[in-house]
Amino acid sequence: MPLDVPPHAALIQVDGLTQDYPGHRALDGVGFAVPAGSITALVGPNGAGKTTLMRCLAALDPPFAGRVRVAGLEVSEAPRAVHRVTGFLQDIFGLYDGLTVEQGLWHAAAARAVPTRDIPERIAWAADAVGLADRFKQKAGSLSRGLRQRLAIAQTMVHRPRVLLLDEPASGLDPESRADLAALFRRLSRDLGTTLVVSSHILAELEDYSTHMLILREGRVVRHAALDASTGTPSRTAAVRLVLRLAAPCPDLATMLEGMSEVRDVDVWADGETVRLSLEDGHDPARRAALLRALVARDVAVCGFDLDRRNLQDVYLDHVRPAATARPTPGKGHP
Ligand SMILES: Nc1ncnc2c1ncn2[C@@H]1O[C@H](COP(=O)(O)OP(=O)(O)OP(=O)(O)O)[C@@H](O)[C@H]1O
Repeated sequence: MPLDVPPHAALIQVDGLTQDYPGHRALDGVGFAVPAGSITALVGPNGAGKTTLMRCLAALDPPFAGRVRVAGLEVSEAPRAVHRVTGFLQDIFGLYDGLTVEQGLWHAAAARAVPTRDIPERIAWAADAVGLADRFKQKAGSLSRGLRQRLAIAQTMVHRPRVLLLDEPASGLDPESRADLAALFRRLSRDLGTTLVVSSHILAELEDYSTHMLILREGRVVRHAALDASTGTPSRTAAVRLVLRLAAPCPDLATMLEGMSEVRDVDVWADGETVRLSLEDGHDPARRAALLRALVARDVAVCGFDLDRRNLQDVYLDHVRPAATARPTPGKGHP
């Protein structure tokens, strides 16, 4: 089976993945494709199936049903080959407390079949990447919680895997280390072309470096989208999302907006004074100015008009909150 996938193809391809625990279906027909070199934020409520999915991607648990391919390898047919091209940081990880940082990294590199002659350079690189170069001779058992986390990350990446799967990698890290970790992920993606899948409940952090988001809920994919590099929210072709504030409700506004060919996905909030919409080619300021002129010409009392700067957390909550409190009905008033 080939190790390489064609350029620009999906490095991870999942189809119809179903995974059961005794008496419980943790993943139910999950399917998605992850582009090479991307950083995917894997998010979802507690128990959504994130860890179960990562274990399947890491070829630790064979799928109950469906297919999982990583770097062109079928996980159920070639798990050991998948282990060589992936690095997996589990949410609860173990370290050999009696080994020094250097020994632990050496062991991890040798276990992942790094040639002996390359190991000194690799472990120096990995230790430096996580800021542990000055602790080479310190035993893992004497490291603080955050430093242990950093060592575990270094061990996960020491063989320079093509795919890095990280389950809650920032837990236990101080703010400076979290920022360093975000920078490291960006470097791995940019300089080495590493494909990363990162699970975390801290959405603001994921927003900092993720190129894609995958939302799981009750074992199913409820959203998988590329993120807009400027806003960190799902991108939609050339349209941008705008938010309008009105000084007074305008009863026919939804109908008026829906009649404009360049406007779609109109949401009017129940107060009648807040409106969200998508404007085709709205990245162009002239397009936005034209829409504002058209509204004012029709006597709509616009007192606020701006890009809708919803963040990753807003998008996430839209998809995981119970339906009754979720998104407004397009074009209709809602509670
Ligand atoms: N070994 C197991 N035996 C039985 N059920 C399990 C087992 N491991 C996980 N589950 C169940 O499968 C579902 C998915 O669990 P999983 O750990 O994948 O969720 P998660 O999204 O990673 O959650 P969290 O955000 O809390 O870490 C949960 O309902 C969980 O209780």
